[in-house]
Amino acid sequence: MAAQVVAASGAAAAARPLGGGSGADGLRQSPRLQLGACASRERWGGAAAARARRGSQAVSVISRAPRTEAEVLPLSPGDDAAVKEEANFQQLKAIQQLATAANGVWSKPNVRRKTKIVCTIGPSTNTREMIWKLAETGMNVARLNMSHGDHASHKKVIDLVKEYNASHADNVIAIMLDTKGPEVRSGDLPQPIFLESGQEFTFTIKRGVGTDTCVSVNYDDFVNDIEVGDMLLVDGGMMSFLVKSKTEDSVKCEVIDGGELKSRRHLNVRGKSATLPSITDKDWDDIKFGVDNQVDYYAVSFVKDAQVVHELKDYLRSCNADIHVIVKIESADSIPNLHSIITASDGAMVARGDLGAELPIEEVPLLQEEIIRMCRSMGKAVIVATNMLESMIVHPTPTRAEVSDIAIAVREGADAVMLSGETAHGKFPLKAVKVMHTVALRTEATIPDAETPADLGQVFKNHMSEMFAYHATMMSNTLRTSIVVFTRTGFMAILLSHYRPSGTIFAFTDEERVRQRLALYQGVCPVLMEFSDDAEKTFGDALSYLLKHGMVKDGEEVALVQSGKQPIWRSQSTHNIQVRKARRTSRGRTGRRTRRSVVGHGVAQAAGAGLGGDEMVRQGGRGELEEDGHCGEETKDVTGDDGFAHKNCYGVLAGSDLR
Ligand SMILES: Nc1ncnc2c1ncn2[C@@H]1O[C@H](COP(=O)(O)OP(=O)(O)OP(=O)(O)O)[C@@H](O)[C@H]1O
Ligand SMILES: CC(=O)C(=O)O
Repeated sequence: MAAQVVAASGAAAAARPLGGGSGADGLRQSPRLQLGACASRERWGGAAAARARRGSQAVSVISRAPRTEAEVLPLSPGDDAAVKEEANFQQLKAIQQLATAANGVWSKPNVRRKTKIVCTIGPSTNTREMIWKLAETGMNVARLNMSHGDHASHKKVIDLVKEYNASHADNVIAIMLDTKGPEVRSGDLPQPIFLESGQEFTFTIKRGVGTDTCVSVNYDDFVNDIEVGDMLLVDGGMMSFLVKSKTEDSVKCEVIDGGELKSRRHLNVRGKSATLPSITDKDWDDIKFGVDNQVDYYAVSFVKDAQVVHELKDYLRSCNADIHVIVKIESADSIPNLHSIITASDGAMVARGDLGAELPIEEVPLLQEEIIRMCRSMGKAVIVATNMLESMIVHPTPTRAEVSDIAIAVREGADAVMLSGETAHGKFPLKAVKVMHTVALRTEATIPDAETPADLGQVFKNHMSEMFAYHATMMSNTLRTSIVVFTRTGFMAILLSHYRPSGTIFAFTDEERVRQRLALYQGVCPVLMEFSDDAEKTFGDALSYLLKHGMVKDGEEVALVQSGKQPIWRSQSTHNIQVRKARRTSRGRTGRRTRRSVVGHGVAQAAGAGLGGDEMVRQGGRGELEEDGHCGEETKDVTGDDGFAHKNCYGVLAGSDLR
């Protein structure tokens, strides 16, 4: 099968055929791929290593997940799950109170996990029963590792996840396809061999060798890229080999750390990236599979520069595929290009396994912090991956260090934390998700609300939607409310997530694709809902939904945001923030409630009623807001300049588009 890839520039702009080799052979550098624009042509050489070292010195550090009934408190009386959840909550609360004298730790508006959980699906979890259980335990994103399995087995998982999503209005799982990338692996062995420290061992590019003293490598340039004195690592450092000499087709090594060598093991050279293109023939084939099956994300392995991201995005545009691109930072060569790579992408994964093999291991936590910081400052999603609960592959309980590792990623502000072998082939996949959920939830409860949300830099100053996301965050943090947002593209919900408000972001969308995608973002609870032409009806329906599902309590206030790139009901491009009280009424609809209202053009204005004007100005403030002095506590219908009646609104900030 052939398809066209539109390359970004230069010679590589020629159409690129897809398909072809898969499996280990997909790694062979075909002449076609060597011409591609996607590959940094750096060798596993000194220059790359030096750049990586420089990059890592410049680096400083930082990081966050799921859903469901399990996170929503309290639920409606009579609901068993709610009763259990309430009991759990009370227990946790009691533990917490015993453990610390600090006040207010549990005083968040919603005891709902914000940091999302990515689960790799493999032999332990690829059944309908296990996908359902993982979803109910806390999985938010299902990861398909294209290094393993075939298209038929991955399609089965995709179909199961979509079936789950279709049958669960109150929970959603995103699908992430992780490319194999230019992995360098040793070849097949008839049986595992045991290598002693100090003995000699040879790697060869000759095919089909697998003896006690020599094994094949699936990468033709292996010998060219490697130098005498290099340290070769197997499985990220489980075994290591010092390169002593090389011939035209073989590399002779001394075993430094011995052990059992099995078939098809991962090989890295410390400090160097392979000269292979980031997207191999097999990857293009898998990417097309992702387009055909409408996955939500690609996690692209071994990205070294931004060019490959542009090339993939051009291809996705050419086939009208709305799939977001997460770059995996795991290659030594990627470090000097971090800024441009992340700028080109929709998010990044700190792929600590290969990162800690290509670079000195002590750089990993520093890079984790730096990558999270960079993604946060640029408004991109960020995932921390690998070894998070490694011991739970075989044990039912984690090490304390693993628990701390999750807590650190959550505190650093990651959107998501990831499980690999723990859920793919581990003995305790559900326990691992539970531990991750509990640790994330507990850690989040101790993170103080930011007095001021992080500034997204220049962007903030230029765009109305950024300004409204900022002020909605300020307002919801101050009033301790959740945020309700309506979005057709996901843009406004993602923007709000980047400001990390302390309350949950309930993101209502009428697009299932958007609902699925938003499952990755920190603090976002996506909900699929038809939008009515009548904005007020839609707002009422949204609040009714939240009340019905126990996501807000009767009488609770929420901050409702109307902004974003494309107006839904915003006449004259007016943006606004309203504070509303969700009320159950005998008609089952949300009722009328006290209101404060203000609308305006050009600059945001605020009505201070009920909050006290000064406070409202301070919340929304930054000196541009004007108090209009409305102080009524009683319900009044007010028509704003966006043309609809703010019947249920209690406070409104509004502004028209400055763009
Ligand atoms: N779809 C799958 N089919 C079969 N096995 C899988 C699948 N996905 C993952 N696994 C198994 O789970 C293990 C851990 O998954 P992970 O995604 O961490 O793989 P990995 O990082 O490529 O690890 P490795 O380098 O050992 O292959 C894999 O090594 C593999 O044994
Ligand atoms: C996730 C992954 O690919 C790594 O940690 O290397």
